[in-house]
Amino acid sequence: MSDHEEVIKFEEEGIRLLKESLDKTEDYQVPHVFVVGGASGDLAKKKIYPTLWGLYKDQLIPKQTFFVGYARSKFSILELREKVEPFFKVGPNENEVLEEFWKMNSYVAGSYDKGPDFQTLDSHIRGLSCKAHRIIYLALPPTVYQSITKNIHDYCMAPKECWTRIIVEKPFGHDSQSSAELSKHLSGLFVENQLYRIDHYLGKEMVQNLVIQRFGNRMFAPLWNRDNIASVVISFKEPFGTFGRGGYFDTFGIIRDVMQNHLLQMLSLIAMEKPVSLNAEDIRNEKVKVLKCIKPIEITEVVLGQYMGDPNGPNEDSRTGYLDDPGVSKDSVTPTFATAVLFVKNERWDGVPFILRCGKALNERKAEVRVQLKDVSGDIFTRGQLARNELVIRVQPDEAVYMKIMGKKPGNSFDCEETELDLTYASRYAGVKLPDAYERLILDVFLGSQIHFVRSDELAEAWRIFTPLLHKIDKERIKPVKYTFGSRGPKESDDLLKKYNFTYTGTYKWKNEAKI
Ligand SMILES: NC(=O)C1=CN([C@@H]2O[C@H](COP(=O)(O)OP(=O)(O)OC[C@H]3O[C@@H](n4cnc5c(N)ncnc54)[C@H](OP(=O)(O)O)[C@@H]3O)[C@@H](O)[C@H]2O)C=CC1
Ligand SMILES: O=C1O[C@H](COP(=O)(O)O)[C@@H](O)[C@H](O)[C@H]1O
Repeated sequence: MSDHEEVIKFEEEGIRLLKESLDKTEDYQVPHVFVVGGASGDLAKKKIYPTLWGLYKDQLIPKQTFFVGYARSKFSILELREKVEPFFKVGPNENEVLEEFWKMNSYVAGSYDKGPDFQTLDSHIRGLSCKAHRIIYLALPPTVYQSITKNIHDYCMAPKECWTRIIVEKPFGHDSQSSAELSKHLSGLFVENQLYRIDHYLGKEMVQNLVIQRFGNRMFAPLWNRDNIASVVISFKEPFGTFGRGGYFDTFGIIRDVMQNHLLQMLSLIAMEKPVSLNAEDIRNEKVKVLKCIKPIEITEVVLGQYMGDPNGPNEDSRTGYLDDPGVSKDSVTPTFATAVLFVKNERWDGVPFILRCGKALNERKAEVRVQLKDVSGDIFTRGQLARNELVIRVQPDEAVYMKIMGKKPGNSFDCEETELDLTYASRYAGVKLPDAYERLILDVFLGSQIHFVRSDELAEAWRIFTPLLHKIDKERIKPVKYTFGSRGPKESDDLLKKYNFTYTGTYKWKNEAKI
């Protein structure tokens, strides 16, 4: 059997075992209805429908799952299909199952704020199955959350013997107050275990791996503290700007878009104490605890940036600055880049800077966690030969965990050399398909697992840390530093990293296996 065939067999076996256990789940014997609120929109088209198709064809959701699109625009199911199917991955032998999938789909047009429209939706659902569990995905702008959730609660809940789960997309408010208002509204309608607040970074393979790496290995635990760790840098970089989304982005900025949620979620998984168990509440309790130890961020510990077009850029996008976007006002001070330093004031982490860095229109696509260890004490080698150890967890692209270490330069000399212990997923797990984040998270909702969803108190803590800073930026219209499209971002960000104990030597060279 070739390596490739073996991988496929391994994967098929994995899916078979998962399916077997799902088939035995009591809930899976009951019909389900999955409502896509905002079915006509971009998220539904690019993420939700393709995910539902993926789960359906892999038979990971109950056989009797009906999919109902709901939005204001009038669509026939054929029109919806034409719109969303180009985003599906359909294998050569999957046409029959694709037809079956579409037979399970229907569409209802209606408003988000009128009760009778939800009565119509409810009778449509009852027509499909009068005793079905219901999952309702709000792939909608936050402006309609309050009205749609009220109408769902009043007119569209599953019958008593079945459950209803609501999936809410970010943004969950834009500061502490608005988020608290939304939480209060939702908690007046639903109990916490009906609410699934999605942060799709929690569905990524390497983010989920953090808990296993930290608590499933003896070797990291003794190092994981202020005695050994100099700084932790959590980065998110995108090589494209906001063009086309400028109008939306301008009201949020990069801190609300990425840092307050995705990066802070990663921070809490890196910094939290060991949970009592893998139970969702135990994990979320630890995440909340660690967030409670973080003081609101000071503006002096922040660098803000905004990209400008590169006149010599290779394409139009890169020649277009943020302020050239027609959706963005010409004097906008919205940051498209930010670096912020946070401190977790507890026994484990006191004094260790956690540096969150994120930006659009940069030189590469990358999300990673970089744990830099302190210098070796009592250095016996030639001064300056030793570089700091680093543990890098690369979330995307090309998932990897690597540890930068010092080793003997092979040969007759006794020189030190920077090298690595390298777990590259593409070679260790060659050919293994890593499920998309949405696929894992939506499957979790079917299974009722809230481990990878954000609890309301976690959200309140996240906003507490960022709100004073965001208000100051908004009120004082703090000017971001300009940086060029396709660069690494403002130099001031590197200066901040240096100030907060991240040492960059530029001496590490990775010998890519493929090139040897
Ligand atoms: N398994 C794998 O796939 C492995 C891949 N590699 C690859 O090797 C390459 C080098 O490895 P890497 O770990 O990045 O090591 P480097 O030492 O080259 O970079 C370390 C960090 O320094 C940042 N940096 C770069 N320039 C500066 C600067 N002037 N001041 C401050 N910080 C700076 C980089 O990020 P930024 O530019 O974002 O600021 C990066 O976060 C990478 O492309 C990596 O992906 C390495 C090992 C294993
Ligand atoms: O939530 C968001 O995330 C995306 C990046 O997601 P990724 O899975 O592609 O890394 C980002 O582009 C977007 O601005 C933000 O709202």
